Order: sequence, then C-alpha cells, then structure tokens
Amino acid sequence: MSQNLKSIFIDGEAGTTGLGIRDRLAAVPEVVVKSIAPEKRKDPGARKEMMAGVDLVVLCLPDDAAKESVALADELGAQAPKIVDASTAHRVAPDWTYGFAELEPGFAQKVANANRVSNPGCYPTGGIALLRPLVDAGLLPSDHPITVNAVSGYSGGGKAMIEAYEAGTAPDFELYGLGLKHKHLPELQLYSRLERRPIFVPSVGNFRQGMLVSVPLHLETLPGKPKPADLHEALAARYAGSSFVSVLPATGDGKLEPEALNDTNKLELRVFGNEDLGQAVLVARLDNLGKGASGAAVQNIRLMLGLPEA
Ligand SMILES: NC(=O)C1=CN([C@@H]2O[C@H](COP(=O)(O)OP(=O)(O)OC[C@H]3O[C@@H](n4cnc5c(N)ncnc54)[C@H](OP(=O)(O)O)[C@@H]3O)[C@@H](O)[C@H]2O)C=CC1
Ligand SMILES: CC(=O)N[C@@H](CCC(=O)OP(=O)(O)O)C(=O)O
Repeated sequence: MSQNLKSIFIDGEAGTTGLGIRDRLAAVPEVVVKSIAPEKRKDPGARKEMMAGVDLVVLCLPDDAAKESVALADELGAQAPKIVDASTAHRVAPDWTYGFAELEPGFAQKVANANRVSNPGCYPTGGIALLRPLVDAGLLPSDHPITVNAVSGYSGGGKAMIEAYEAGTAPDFELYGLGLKHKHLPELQLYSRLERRPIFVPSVGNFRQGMLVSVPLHLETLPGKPKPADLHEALAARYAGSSFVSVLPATGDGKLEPEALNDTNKLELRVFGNEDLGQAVLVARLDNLGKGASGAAVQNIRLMLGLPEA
C-alpha cells in the first residue's frame, strides 16, 4: 500500500496557508507530506532536492519566492514535480491553469490534466463564482461597469496581519486597496470575462477568518432588465451538482455574517434583491483560508494526483 502513496512537499509549510494545507492533507490517507528541516527552509539547494523527490510541490510563499521555486523546479527538467502555487505570481500566466475547478463546465478535468496550477485568490474566488456564470449567460454584458465589495478576516493578511490583530494594534475595521490596484484585480477581471476593469473595494475586520464578497447591480441597466430570480436561476443552473458551491435563497432578514463556513471548503452564493426597486446584490460567502486558500489547494491536489473528491 505505502508504495502507492503520493508524496508532497509544501514549500512555506510554516506559514498560514502552508499550515492549513498540511492540516488538511493529514486527513488524506493517499498522501505523505515530506517536510524540509526548518533551518533549510529558505535554502534553494535544499528546496530543489526536496522537489526532486516528490510527486507534487505546493508553493505557500510570497510571490518572489514562489517564482524562485518555479525556476528551481524548471532546472529539474523531466524530474520536476507537479506544482500548485498558492501565491499571486502565476494566476494570469498563460502557461498555468487557474485552479478553480468550478470556473466553467468541464474545468475540473483541465485542472486534473495540468502540471502547473495556480490557486485562486480568496476574493476572486467569490467574485468570479458570482460574475462568470452571469456573463456567460448573457445576463451581464462583459463591458458592464462592475463594483465588487468585500470583507475578510485578518488571517487573509498572513502572519504579519495576524500578529497585529492579535496584539490589539490593528483597527477593528478598515477599507484598503483604495488605490484601486489590488493584486487580485487581474485574475478577477480575466476569469470573470469582464472587458472593463472592475472597481474592487476590500476591507478587513477584527475576526480571524471568513469572508463575504458582494456585487451590487442596478437591474434596469442590464439587457432585458432581469429580475433577481433570473440571476438566481442562472447561478443555480451553473452550479447544480457541485460538491462545494451552493446557490441558496436570500436570507429572510436580509443579513449575512462571514464566519459560518469557517474550516470548510464550501462557497455559498445568494442573490438578494428587490424586484420593485429593480436592484440586486449578489453575495458570496466562504472561508478565506478554506475555499479561498488551503481548501481549494487540497481540492486541486486531489484532482492533479487522481485522488477521489473529499
Ligand atoms: N493568508 C491567506 O488567506 C492567503 C494567502 N495566500 C498566498 O499564500 C502565500 C503565503 O501566504 P501566507 O501563508 O498568508 O503567508 P505567511 O506570511 O503566513 O507565510 C509565508 C511563509 O513563507 C516563508 N518564506 C518566506 N520567504 C521564503 C523563501 N524565500 N523561501 C522559503 N520560505 C519562505 C515564510 O517563512 P518566515 O516566516 O520564516 O519568513 C512563511 O513561513 C502568499 O503568496 C499569499 O499571497 C493565498 C491565499 C490566501
Ligand atoms: C485581508 C488581506 O490582507 N487579504 C489579502 C488577500 C489574501 C489572499 O487570499 O490573497 P492571495 O491569495 O492573493 O494571497 C490581501 O488583500 O492582500
């Protein structure tokens, strides 16, 4: 049995995302995680040696270090392992596959066949899941002016932000990205199939993990003036049968909190709307460390290694 185990090296295992992936992989009997000696974790030679001995490497590193790791893997030629990159470095690179299995029908098979998969950003996971099916269905023109608002738990900012919040030195809530150049915009625009760059307004609050991503829409500005129910139906049709994405009715009290899916790989989509007013707000809820990071990474690893879905 043991000779059939697939081996994985997590480059950046001690970071927020790396630890999350390691914990999730501990529950996958078909894999063994090979760890580097902590004092060698930034040593390129030692990392390259680890890569040469595994089936798959997961990069949980800052962008520059992730690029360095890919260069090390390239030096291994035919011996190079498959790669899942959790950083932003390769998300819109044409020779990488975007690791969002639910992106379009049949996309899970593309991830399964790929050698290099870029794990999506947490915010784009929610935004693309809401927008892409509506663009594909013709309900949302690709040049429509779109605004995406979002709030994340502070773990989204990695070790440094976690320390600041847990030391009580960070504000309870703040908007950021107000220079309108957040690093997630390229992937959000590309995979939502938007011709016009969206406005993206992220925020972070004093809770560890959990996320809401919302998109307000004036329905009378859309072709055919769809009703909220039309948007719900298009999303429900796209994700029918999905294991991790569900399309749910709007909550009766018009409220939604961000933490309900923590420690899961689930993503919930809802359409809140008022037909009389011709207005709607699309809302995605996910765990930024789950479907927004480690959960999605393990979903991709399972696909790439031919393991059954969790
Ligand atoms: N936090 C989140 O919600 C998400 C993060 N990501 C992405 O995952 C990646 C990691 O983020 P996150 O886990 O939050 O970050 P952390 O800061 O929590 O962890 C980063 C890890 O990388 C290590 N590291 C840094 N430089 C090198 C190097 N040159 N060689 C080897 N190891 C190195 C760090 O070690 P040390 O601390 O000792 O320097 C640390 O263990 C980033 O690209 C981030 O954008 C993706 C999705 C969600
Ligand atoms: C609260 C917070 O700071 N969040 C991070 C995004 C976390 C994330 O998922 O981004 P990557 O996957 O691209 O690393 C940010 O806005 O930069």
